[in-house]
Amino acid sequence: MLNLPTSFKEKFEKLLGKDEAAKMFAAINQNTKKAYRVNPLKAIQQVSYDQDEAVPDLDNAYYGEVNGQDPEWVSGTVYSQDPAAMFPAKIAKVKPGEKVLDLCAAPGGKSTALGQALKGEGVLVANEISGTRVKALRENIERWGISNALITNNDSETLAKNFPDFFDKIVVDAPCSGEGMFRKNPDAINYWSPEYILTCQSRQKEILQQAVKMLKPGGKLIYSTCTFSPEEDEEIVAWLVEQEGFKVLPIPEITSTKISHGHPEWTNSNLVELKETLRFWPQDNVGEGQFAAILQKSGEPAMVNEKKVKKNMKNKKKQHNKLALTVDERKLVGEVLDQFDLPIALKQWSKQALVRQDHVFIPALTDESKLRGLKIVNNGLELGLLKKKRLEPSHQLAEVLGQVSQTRVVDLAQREDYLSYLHGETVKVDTNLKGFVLVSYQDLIFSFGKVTGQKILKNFYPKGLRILKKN
Ligand SMILES: C[S@@+](CC[C@H](N)C(=O)[O-])C[C@H]1O[C@@H](n2cnc3c(N)ncnc32)[C@H](O)[C@@H]1O
Repeated sequence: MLNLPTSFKEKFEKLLGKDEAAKMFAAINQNTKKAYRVNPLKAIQQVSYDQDEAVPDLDNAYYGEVNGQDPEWVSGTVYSQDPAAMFPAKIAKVKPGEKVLDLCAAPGGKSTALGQALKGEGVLVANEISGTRVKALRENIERWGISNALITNNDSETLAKNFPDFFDKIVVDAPCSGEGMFRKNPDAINYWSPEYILTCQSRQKEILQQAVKMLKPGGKLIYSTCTFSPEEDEEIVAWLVEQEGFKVLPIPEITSTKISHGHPEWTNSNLVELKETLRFWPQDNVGEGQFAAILQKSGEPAMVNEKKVKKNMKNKKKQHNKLALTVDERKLVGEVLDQFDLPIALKQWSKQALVRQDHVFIPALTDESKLRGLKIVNNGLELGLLKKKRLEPSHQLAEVLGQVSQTRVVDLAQREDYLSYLHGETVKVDTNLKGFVLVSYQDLIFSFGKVTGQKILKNFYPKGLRILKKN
């Protein structure tokens, strides 16, 4: 039995009434409902898990548990995520070609979904303020095979300086008091206090003020939290409407899931449109607690300024010329890429690839004015590192090549070999292939490797991802 704070219980008994609050507290004491998404970007989407219970209203999402050592996870074929937390990215309705910002992005549950919806067109800027958490964000975006994300490690104020009126859509999945996570992470109970809720509220406003600057007029803001407190949910939406001139839009296309809505009467504003916002309570039995709202920034999208577009093109070209590959470098990259079937993201590589400090990459964003002063963790698709007379392909490239079926693959036959490879060891293989190959287990591509003349598969699984212990 979780020891919920007395003032938390009293608050929700007052807001919901004693009967509904009792249901909420009982649900918080039940087991969490785990779920996972299957990656539509990957050529092979087979998983060994049951798919008996789909998460209603979502594509490719199922209830069930995933282990971090399973080939499904390691190859980016599945992402384990709280089912309720899958909805904010769904309601964002991202379309290919859009410019999307995920401002509080780690570990990447929403970013992977937003990025996949872009289908390689447009750009996803995935930002995370924490230097440790941004690493997990990068790993997850790479595993998912997303090629057009700019991953940054900045505070929102710094980011806002570079992107005025830039994004079509911004997701702010805000740091919050995490009441919806009590049953998943009981530690959140220790942080909880009425004062902490107000601290979170002011941080949310600070972040949103910067998000507002980066959104185009007419652009859409998706605000979400995993907490129940009206101070961090309805009150924030009311503040966006009253102080920032936003309009609340109805939540689209949720027909089969039991959803609850926001409560205008829990705020001072009493704005009736707060009923359009989305709430999942633990007693709704979807997943953990979640709040989400879609809002539209006032104003019409600005007319395209032809002069500015031309100037940008010129700058891009200049930048491109400075970092363009030499003929020899292009040859080295071609020697690796020509051996594989290329997904759309790579078809134009010879025109798009740039090189900086021996790193060859296809940028998600080239405009220097957007990148200046930012901590860039990854810009687009890293193809590899130039070393003397060869290109050493990157791990991200392996994950992106997994978008189409490949023939230059060594499929590890035994689980023991698979675990040894994840552990960083070499493995003896039975193949006629030589040189760089993709490595798979149960047909799911998860790494590069290099086969020697003695049929030894040299290990190219990145050090930072290796497992410490085989079990
Ligand atoms: C709820 S989590 C995001 C979860 C993520 N969207 C997902 O779906 O996997 C909130 C994130 O905001 C980050 N954060 C905290 N303070 C922030 C700030 N001032 N600006 C931007 N992000 C912040 C936290 O480090 C945390 O990673």
